[in-house]
Amino acid sequence: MPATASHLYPHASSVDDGRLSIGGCDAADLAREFGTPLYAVAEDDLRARAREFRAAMGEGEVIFASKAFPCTAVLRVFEEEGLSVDVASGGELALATSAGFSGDRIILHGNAKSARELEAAVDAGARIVVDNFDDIDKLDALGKPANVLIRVTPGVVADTHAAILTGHAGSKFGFSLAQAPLAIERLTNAPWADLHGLHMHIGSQLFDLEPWRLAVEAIATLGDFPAYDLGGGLAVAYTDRRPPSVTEFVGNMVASANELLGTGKRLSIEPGRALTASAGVTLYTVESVKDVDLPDGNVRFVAVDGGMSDNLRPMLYDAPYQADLVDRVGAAGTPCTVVGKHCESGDVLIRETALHEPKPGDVLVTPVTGAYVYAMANNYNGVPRPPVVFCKDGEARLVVRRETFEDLHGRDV
Ligand SMILES: Cc1ncc(COP(=O)(O)O)c(C=O)c1O
Ligand SMILES: N[C@@H](CCCC[NH3+])C(=O)O
Repeated sequence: MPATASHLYPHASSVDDGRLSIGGCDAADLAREFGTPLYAVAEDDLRARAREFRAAMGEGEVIFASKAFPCTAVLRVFEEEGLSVDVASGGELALATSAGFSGDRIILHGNAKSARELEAAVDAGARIVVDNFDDIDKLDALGKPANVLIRVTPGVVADTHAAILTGHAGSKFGFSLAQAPLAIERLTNAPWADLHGLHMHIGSQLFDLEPWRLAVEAIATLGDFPAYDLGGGLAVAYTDRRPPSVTEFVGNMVASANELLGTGKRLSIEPGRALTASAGVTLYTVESVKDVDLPDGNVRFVAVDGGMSDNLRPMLYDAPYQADLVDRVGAAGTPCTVVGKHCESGDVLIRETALHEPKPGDVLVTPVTGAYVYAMANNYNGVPRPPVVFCKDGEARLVVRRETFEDLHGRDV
């Protein structure tokens, strides 16, 4: 069986005589120095992706959806690269502010914003994406000048996992096309509101722009606005299925927006996954290898020192991952099931991947874990969350430390 395809690894990575390096840092050395599980990020890939998006958007704004990788070091890189940031809670707002984003480059989302979150965002000078009539009531009560956009649910179904669809009729996000005119009227007449335009986001991990185009057609019926935030969603490759390039995808978005909404608009997009996913890998140590004989064949469980506490995506979305052993990349392997250490049979990171004679002590890598992985990590079974290490030009820099056992009970009173 072939080993993991090289297109899944960061651009700033290499394999020399079967040994993997990330950002010039030998992966086995990273595991030794920082321990495992470990999130290793090729900083150059983050910057390169940010530049690709900015070039493709031209005059338009690129807003990083911080939920994809909400840590200070990642936010600082994107702040330096001239991106704006989308935050979905008071916590993400605080993180963005402390990472150095000025208010005019912050956009607050959310279908259940509290009055406090709204006030903090307004005070910071952030734009507010108004999601529902309760948002309007809360901002009315606050009465402070606010820049707002209206989130519209265009009623289209994108081709992605149901859990990450957001623009269909029946979505919990935004105003329906029927409700939007009343929201527009209320915000146009509210003395505190400066209504810039409309926002839409139809879902995540999108390969195809056709449903998105239908969504733009739908919001175009709501009137003519100076600004449109067209959402994120560009897919990344987790398998052999490859998405369009940033240049192609964003180029098509801009062309469609110009055609359907008119030229001269202030356009924004909100990528998360496509900015960070392929920059990151996770390193694990293999702890046990178990062969189980079943009537329809043998299953080899390769159990690692992490699992659903550091990557929930396989459990939530059946997300497919692949793996390699960091010192035998490219070596022909046999089918293995990679499982975690948690007390759940569903703690399966990879149903089937080919590994070359895995044994305890080996360091195993799963690529494409730079988006929605660190973000959704948890402490199930008392497992401390892994550190994040930036790798660049052969230098490894710890940017988030590993949690300690003390951290696990640090909030207990
Ligand atoms: C409002 C909003 N904007 C942007 C994004 C980023 O999406 P993606 O990471 O797929 O680019 C999301 C997540 O789906 C979102 O909910
Ligand atoms: N957490 C999801 C993406 C959510 C998108 C946010 N609206 C994933 O890992 O695919």
